[in-house]
Amino acid sequence: MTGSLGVALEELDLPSADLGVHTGLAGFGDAWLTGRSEGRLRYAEEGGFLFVSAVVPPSVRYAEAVRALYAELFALTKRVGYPTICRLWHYIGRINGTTADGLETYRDFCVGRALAFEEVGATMPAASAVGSAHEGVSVCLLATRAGALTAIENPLQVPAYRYPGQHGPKSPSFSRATYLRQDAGGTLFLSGTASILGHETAHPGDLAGQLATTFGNVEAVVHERNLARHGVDAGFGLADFDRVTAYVRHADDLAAVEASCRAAFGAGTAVRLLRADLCRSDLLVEVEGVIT
Ligand SMILES: C=C(O[C@@H]1C=C(C(=O)O)C=C[C@H]1O)C(=O)O
Repeated sequence: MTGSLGVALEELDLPSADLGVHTGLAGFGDAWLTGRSEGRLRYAEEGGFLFVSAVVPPSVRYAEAVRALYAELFALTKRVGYPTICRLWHYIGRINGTTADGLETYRDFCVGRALAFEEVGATMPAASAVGSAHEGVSVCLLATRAGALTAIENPLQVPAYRYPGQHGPKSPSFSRATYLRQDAGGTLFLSGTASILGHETAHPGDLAGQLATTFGNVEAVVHERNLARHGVDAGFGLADFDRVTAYVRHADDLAAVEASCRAAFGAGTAVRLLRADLCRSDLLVEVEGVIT
């Protein structure tokens, strides 16, 4: 299924897709073609940023393989001199399926990632984790060598890394956004954001309600007062987004989500829609984006 403004995630040949779309930073497409490989890690450097991708092959369980991959990713970013991880993207086959141990695949993924973060004590970067028609787990990472990174939380939501145990054995390791301050200016990377208030899904089964709550969460994250609470001297609204990607569970909802995103974000915001399953089976839509 092709979204009216983009291609369905399952049609993207990640990670070789247009990486500039994912990072919101132009130029990775060409750099990627001349990128390097180190074992299962493929990476490219462009404009002071490092983009890495790797794939965990299909398995009946993922926790240990994800933990090990993350350990490799942390080691690579330090070794090649890009220690500041700004943003991660995860594309998980059968994300709402179950592992051989009866755990939802997404929750099993979260176990492995959390263990890797516990080992290194790294700042929680912005992230997204959505379903993919490709089996296995694809991970894309954006890191930089310069600048100050601030992890941002949303006053309307419990930090994901503090979700209670009802959402899985280990909570998801990500922040709601990261703000990167560099000499050239600031960049805000917004994590996948959905209709979750506190730690509960709001408006299950109601697309319009989920869209309204999602946009409200995005506004709360990027608002001047929230950024100031995190020591960031900046403030934004929905119209300030350079690009957003909306992940939509049901193909039949693509047109309605496109219309809502066009109404909510600015005329200058590039909107991309992808059909994808989401981290909770009761979520219908989620939005991520970049403000530069
Ligand atoms: C939508 C949510 O989580 C999703 C899962 C994420 C992950 O596990 O990395 C990050 C953002 C979203 O794609 C949420 O918990 O609010």
